[in-house]
Amino acid sequence: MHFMTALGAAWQQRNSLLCVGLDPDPAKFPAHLQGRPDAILAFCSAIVDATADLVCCFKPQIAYFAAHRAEDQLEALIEHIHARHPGTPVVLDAKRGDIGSTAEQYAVEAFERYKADAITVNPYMGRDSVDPYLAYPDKGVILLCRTSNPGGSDLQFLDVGGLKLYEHVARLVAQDWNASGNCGLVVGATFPAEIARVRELTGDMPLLVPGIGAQGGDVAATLAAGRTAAGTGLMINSSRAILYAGKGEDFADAARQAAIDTRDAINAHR
Ligand SMILES: O=C(O)c1cc(=O)[nH]c(=O)n1[C@@H]1O[C@H](COP(=O)(O)O)[C@@H](O)[C@H]1O
Repeated sequence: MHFMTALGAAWQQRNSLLCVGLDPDPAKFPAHLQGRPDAILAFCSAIVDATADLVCCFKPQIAYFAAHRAEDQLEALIEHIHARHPGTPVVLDAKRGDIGSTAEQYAVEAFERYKADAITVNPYMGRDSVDPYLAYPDKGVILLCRTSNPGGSDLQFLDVGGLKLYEHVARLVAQDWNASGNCGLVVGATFPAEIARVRELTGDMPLLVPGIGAQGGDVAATLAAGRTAAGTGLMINSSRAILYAGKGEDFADAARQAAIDTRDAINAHR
């Protein structure tokens, strides 16, 4: 199924714009999981099972797996999501960016090895570095536009011929790169004015919006700036605030409650 079709169905059926980010940090795991060789998979699948009915997608961050030599656990986790929670899109957060021949390998890694439904990609090496992902027309290609971190302004706010660089990226992706209708953009919840500008430049294009929760982004302002006329159009990510809501054996229950609270806070402003 096309990523955008699956995402649209998840927005409707789950009545949720929440994306739970899977950023497993073993140092923050509850004591009973510490030291287990499969701790990352056990932790993440418990979170997934406790929150799947509350989300429009999951977003595993690849560095949190690769840093711990746990790529096999990432593969197993995505397989678990597809098998146990069909219809829940998986966005592999890899922020890749490289020349075309290397990007082809990254695309195979994301879509054929991990079987992700979408990937985050850095657009700043230009069109030929993104083409290998766009060549999978059913897969989502979510390009960094206006990132949530303070240093995002260093480059993304530069003036390029009357537009800021992030505005140029938004327009280029919407008008040129999105021929298969499979592109999205990353815009941080920490910058609602820029979310509004990106929405203005891109019509109803789905936006991945990280930065609520641990980074302090404003939910009400994010929704006011970014929701579409249908009250959707957003994948609003929260990772640490949900994953580590509890510290004990009941961590998955605590994560579920945090996900319910976040989904409801989002829905209150749709
Ligand atoms: O592409 C991303 O997901 C991303 C882009 C961005 O601009 N800012 C950002 O925080 N992220 C990711 O979103 C997640 C945010 O995590 P929390 O701050 O714990 O909710 C991390 O996985 C980041 O890598």
